[in-house]
Formats: sequence, structure tokens, C-alpha cells
Amino acid sequence: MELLTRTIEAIKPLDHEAIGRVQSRLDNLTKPPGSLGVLEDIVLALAGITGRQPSAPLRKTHILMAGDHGVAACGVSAYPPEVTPQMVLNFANGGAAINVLARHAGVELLLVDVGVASDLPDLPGLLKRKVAYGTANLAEGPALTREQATAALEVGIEVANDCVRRGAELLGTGEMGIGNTTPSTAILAALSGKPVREIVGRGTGLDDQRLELKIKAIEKGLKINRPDPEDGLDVLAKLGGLEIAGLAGLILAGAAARVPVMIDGFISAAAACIAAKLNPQCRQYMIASHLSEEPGHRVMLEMLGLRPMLTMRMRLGEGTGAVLGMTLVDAAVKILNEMATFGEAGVAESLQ
Ligand SMILES: Cc1cc2ncn([C@H]3O[C@H](COP(=O)(O)O)[C@@H](O)[C@H]3O)c2cc1C
Ligand SMILES: O=C(O)c1cccnc1
Repeated sequence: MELLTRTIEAIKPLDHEAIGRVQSRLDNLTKPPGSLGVLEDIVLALAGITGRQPSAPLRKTHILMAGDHGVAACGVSAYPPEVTPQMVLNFANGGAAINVLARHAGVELLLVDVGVASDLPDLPGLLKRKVAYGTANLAEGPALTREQATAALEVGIEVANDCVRRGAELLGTGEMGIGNTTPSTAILAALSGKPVREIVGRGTGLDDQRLELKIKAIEKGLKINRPDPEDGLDVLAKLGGLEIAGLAGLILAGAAARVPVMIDGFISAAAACIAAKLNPQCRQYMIASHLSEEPGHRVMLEMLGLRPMLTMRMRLGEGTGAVLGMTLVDAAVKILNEMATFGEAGVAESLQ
């Protein structure tokens, strides 16, 4: 059986016994039950996902997938496509926002070239797994063939499986690809049926004129390609992109391996929506870090049934929100393990 099918079929429900055990420990800690809100939700989710009581700090790996987009030729980004490989060099040199936050949070950073349109040099921390030199222009036809989409999904699965084999306990999703808010918006429009104008955003900071070009390109792409909203692979192949496919594979593999996946902003959530279409159970293995400024992100999170931890007006991508969110996961796990119980501390329990 092919790797993608095997991975999709390996995803199982959460462990409700483990959730119950962690819930009773949380309720015995010296605080009113539920008073730590989302911090409590996080450890309950981790228990259900892993089947164990987590211990801190978790071993955290952030995977940043890079790819280019044919649709960039339509003028849908405020920046030129050359920025994609230039930023990959910046990541390898440690100078991007994601590097700073990964160092701050004690997170290992892995770069993957799934589809950058030029050849990259050998760089520390970069895995060269190029499926194609960028996608075709989604406004003119399918961005990818079904075979390319499957190959990119499988790159993500293999990368995630390697990380898990090396001991990763929490995976993060991030991306770099000039133009990639365009396929992400197209994916959302296809899956939700919502009008493009209602969910589109300015990405890297489009002016009104370029925003119209972006709307036109997406509407044209949906009309020409007619993606089947019930077929996640069809939506992914017709609209792209390669890094989105890679992240969707990573998410599926994390779920199959019972490892939680921190979902970053708009583009990562598009990948999560594709993964959820391929197996809705994988949603239970996701944690949403933050709410992006892209208007469609809220719609995606509602479709996924996820509540973001942070609202910080972020709209960068790279996984910056995901890595920041990981610091909260470690904090939540420390709460679970380091707080005293009512019995240990000699604190009186509730009167009710
Ligand atoms: C210098 C720079 C660094 C970035 N890091 C992430 N993105 C983000 O912006 C791009 C998506 O926005 P759009 O669809 O408008 O092109 C992606 O590469 C995303 O990761 C960046 C963009 C730029 C310019
Ligand atoms: O939310 C994101 O991930 C995002 C938003 C705009 C541009 N790049 C990324």
C-alpha cells in the first residue's frame, strides 16, 4: 500500500482513559478546577494524543517547508518570487524571525525544499526534497498533477516520520513561498464554498490594485479547475502548492504517530484543512497557535474545530506563531507536573 494511504488509515481516536487520568490530577492541583483555562486544555489534549501524562520540556521540532507558486506571475504578492530562495538562505544563516523564536523557545528547526523554483546550495539544516521547480499557475490550469501532490504529501510524511524516530514530541508547521496566501485562499474558497472576496486578505501587504489581481486569479483558477470539494487530493493538486502539500503530509503523519502538531497561521491552516479532508480524525492531533490577520484564517479554524491560543496581530507565516505557541505548551506541562496538590500543600478543598 502506498505511504499516503497507509498514513491516512493509521490515524486512530484519542486515548480517553489518559485524558481522564490527567483531568483528575489537574482537578487535585491547588487551584479552582478549570481556572487555568487553555493551559488545562493543552495538557488534556497532549494526554489524549500520546496516551501518557506529558513531561517538560517536550522535544520540539519545527519544520519549515519552502516552495514557489506559478500564480505569482499574476502579481498576487507584494514581493517578487526571488524572495523565496533568498529567505531560505536567511533561515539557514539564522537571521529570520523564525530563527529568533526557535532559539528563544528551544526548538529544533528543519528546512525542507519541497518546491523552490531554483536550485539551492547545500545548507546546514536544509533537506533537499524538491518535487518540482514550483507549481504551475493555478489561474491557467492545475497547479500540480495528482502524482506531484501525492509525492509532496509523502515528503511531508517521511520528514515527520524521521523527526518522530529521532524523538520529537511536538511538531510545528511553517512555510515560505512567495504567493502562497493565494493558493491557501483558493483552497479555503473551494472547501467552504464562500465567495473569494469575503475571505481574501492582503498577504504580505497588497495595495488595493494588487488585491483585485489576487481575487481575479483565484476566481479564474476555481472556474477553470473546478476542484471537487469532497476530494482533498483534487483540491490540493488543482490549487497547490508543494509546501502546502508537504505540510498536509506532515500533519497526517504526526497524527498517525500520535504526536501533536502545532498549526501556525493561514497557510499552515490551509494544509490542515486538506489533511482534515483526507482524514477528519487528524484534527484532534492539532493545536492552533494563533489567529492570523488574514481574514480567512478564522473561517479555517472554525472548519477545523480549533480555537487559537494567541491573538497577536501576526501575519508572517514561517511558523512564527507555532513556535511561540510551543513555549505555552511547555508552560502547561510544567503546571501539570510541578504544582502541588491540595493534599501535598495542605490547602482546603472546595466546600461544594
Ligand atoms: C521577506 C519575507 C519573509 C517572509 N516570511 C514569510 N513570509 C510569508 O509571506 C508569503 C505569503 O504572502 P504572499 O501570498 O502575499 O506572497 C509566504 O512566503 C509567507 O511565508 C514572508 C514574506 C516576505 C516578503
Ligand atoms: O498567517 C499567515 O500564515 C500569513 C499571513 C500573511 C502572509 N504570510 C503568512
